[in-house]
Amino acid sequence: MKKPKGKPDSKKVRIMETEEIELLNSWIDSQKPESGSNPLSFPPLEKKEPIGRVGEGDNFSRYVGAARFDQLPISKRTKTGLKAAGYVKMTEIQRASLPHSLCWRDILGAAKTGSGKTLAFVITVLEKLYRERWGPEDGVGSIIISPTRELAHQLFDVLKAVGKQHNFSAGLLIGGRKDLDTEKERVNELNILVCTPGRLLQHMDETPNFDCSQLQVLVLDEADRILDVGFKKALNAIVSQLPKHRQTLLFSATQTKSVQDLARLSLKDPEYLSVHEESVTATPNHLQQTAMIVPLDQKLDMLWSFIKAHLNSKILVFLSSCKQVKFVFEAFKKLRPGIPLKCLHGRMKQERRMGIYSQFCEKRSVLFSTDVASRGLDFNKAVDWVVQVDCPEDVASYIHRVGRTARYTSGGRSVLFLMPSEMKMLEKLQASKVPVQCIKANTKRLQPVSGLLSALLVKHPEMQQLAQRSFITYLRSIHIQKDKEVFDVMKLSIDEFSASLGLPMTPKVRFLNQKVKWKTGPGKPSFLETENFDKEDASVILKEELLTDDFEEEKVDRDLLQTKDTEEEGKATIMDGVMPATRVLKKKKLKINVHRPVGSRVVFDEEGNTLPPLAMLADAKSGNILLDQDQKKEYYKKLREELKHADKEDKLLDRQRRREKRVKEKMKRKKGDAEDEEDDDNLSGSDEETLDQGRRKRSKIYFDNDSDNDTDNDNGDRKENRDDKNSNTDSISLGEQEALALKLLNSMHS
Ligand SMILES: Nc1ncnc2c1ncn2[C@@H]1O[C@H](COP(=O)(O)OP(=O)(O)OP(=O)(O)O)[C@@H](O)[C@H]1O
Repeated sequence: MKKPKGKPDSKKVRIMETEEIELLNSWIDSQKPESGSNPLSFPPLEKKEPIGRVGEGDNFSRYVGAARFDQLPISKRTKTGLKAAGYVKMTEIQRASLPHSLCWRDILGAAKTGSGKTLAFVITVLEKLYRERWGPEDGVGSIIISPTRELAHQLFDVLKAVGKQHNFSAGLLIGGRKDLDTEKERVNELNILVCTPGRLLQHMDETPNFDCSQLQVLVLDEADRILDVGFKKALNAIVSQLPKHRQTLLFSATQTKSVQDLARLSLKDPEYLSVHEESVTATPNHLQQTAMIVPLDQKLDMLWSFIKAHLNSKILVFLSSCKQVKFVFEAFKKLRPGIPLKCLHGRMKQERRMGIYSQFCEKRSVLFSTDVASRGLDFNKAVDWVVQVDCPEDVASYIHRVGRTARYTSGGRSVLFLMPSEMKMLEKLQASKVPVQCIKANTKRLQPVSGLLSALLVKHPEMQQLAQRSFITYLRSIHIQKDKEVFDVMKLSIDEFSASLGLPMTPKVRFLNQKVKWKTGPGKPSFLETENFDKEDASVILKEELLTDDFEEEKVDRDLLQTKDTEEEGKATIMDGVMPATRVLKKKKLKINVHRPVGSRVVFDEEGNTLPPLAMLADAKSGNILLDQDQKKEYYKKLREELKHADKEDKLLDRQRRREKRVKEKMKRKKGDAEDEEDDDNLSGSDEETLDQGRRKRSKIYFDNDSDNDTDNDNGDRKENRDDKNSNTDSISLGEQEALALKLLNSMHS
């Protein structure tokens, strides 16, 4: 059967491809750069220089120093894809890395944000598989790992565009997608996987026959991020499943130089290509960077004023936690600044996240975000401003955040709000070749928003909770920062901060424990007073509480959750000694002690079991019985009885004492009566009457007192008191009374 006209014969195509591959291999082999050389130091190739085979035999053109993609020894298919996507000239990182990576060397590539690192590895991946004649039946040939879903999506788009002419099957494997089962069915047919670490690991654990044993190229984009502690265990588990014989490409604007990291990945004599190392600045040249001193309680005023002054811009705002993003977004949305507002954070559903990301690519608006948007993202139409309301955790984080603007050849501006206590960050940035200019805020143009927020919180009570949580998570985020030179929670004026969010009262800061007292005074700045404050302790508490929140987030965001402290993950149990193929890490405890009532103190016994409050005190007496409900009841019953007995004993003794006293008085009186009779003749009638009354009165008090006591007693006591009265009326002797009391006591104890 004849093939339809226009479509080349597949056999012919195969032959042409084979010839092309042979030529490419020979070309690369004959012209490959010296290992360790920097292709940028070669003079750029002239436009009109011959490309490929030059004359007869195995003479090929030089490709080290190529300035355009079409001067490279790459396939026609890739060249066509590049041209169609508008890529003609190479950027520096592309010129430096491609000559090495095309001869299958491992690469450690570092270049400023927005400088085109993506193409550097995408081209290598496509060429490797092409030259290896990779087909659908060969399975997974390349894995590209990204730290976030949005970035994975973006990389996938670039791969699709540039690899359009190739026949490879590629898949995007990211968390939060519902079609996991379909993914599982198809993943083994895919040649190129673009994924986040969590989802890849999930497939390695759960997908039957998932096979990466033939892997040719492994790429880590934002490599320093993927290699840091947050992804450590996941990455170790992934790498343990991959063949050692492969090409590995690591790219980032802030590259790792840790030998340990490289050892984990078994890199073989990697080429370290840091193209902007000699550059005067570590950030893009077209980026204008400023910093402003903004006290904590004025941050929202400043942000609000900034937004109102830039209503025609595309602004990316970074805050340090999801809760802050939520609060500021919801509050500002209700206040209608006059520009569309959006928010992006790890707790959002995946579809919404992608929707927001795409919308922000298209329109002028303000996007409030956590660091989920700080790395790699290339928002289609340039971002005009990056505003860092909260200070980034370190210089690398700053570089990635501001790198969302001024990409490739476009310009951009950034502003960093620094609290007076965070000024050290400015020094650190300047020492790391980040040219930030510190400017004074124009307070005259400041539009205070805290009053509006207070009114808003009254009108929308649900906003109060958001504000409170925003307040607390911010303090937590400061408290757990490693760099104590920059971040000091003790220096924050929390009452003012709370008021600036519109809160009527300063929320309790539980995570700081009672060991820390917040202190404010009129005219004085607020500060934290420490009382035996152990920072280590507090940070442990804090970390746990923070993890609690983060793991809620993790449920939604499997990838993000792994960016958090994975030391906890190490505590994961391996059920019955059975471990999934790669799973070094188990799902973390989602909540820490969720049943603990707020503000209660948790006591642990020696084996780590939690005990009810004050149980330790009771436990000293009772052994371990408080842990058993039945034994506990029995124990309390016995205690009640013992107390009842003790009560009776006390009353009897008291009565006994009073009786002795009465008898003494009686004796005294009798003696006195005799003397009185002697004096009677000398007294007036009235006096006699008084004395007689007094005598009667005394005797009355004597009995009334006893009966008064009886009213407080139970029935049994009353009977005893009746006997007692009788005995008194019978005027028994003191000795007899004592004997009687003793008898009663003994009978009670028996
Ligand atoms: N050779 C090129 N010609 C024209 N545009 C390019 C070229 N290479 C990259 N770009 C464009 O430059 C922008 C930044 O590229 P890319 O996202 O690869 O940067 P990056 O170095 O990976 O940045 P980051 O460090 O932030 O991840 C993109 O819009 C991309 O399309």
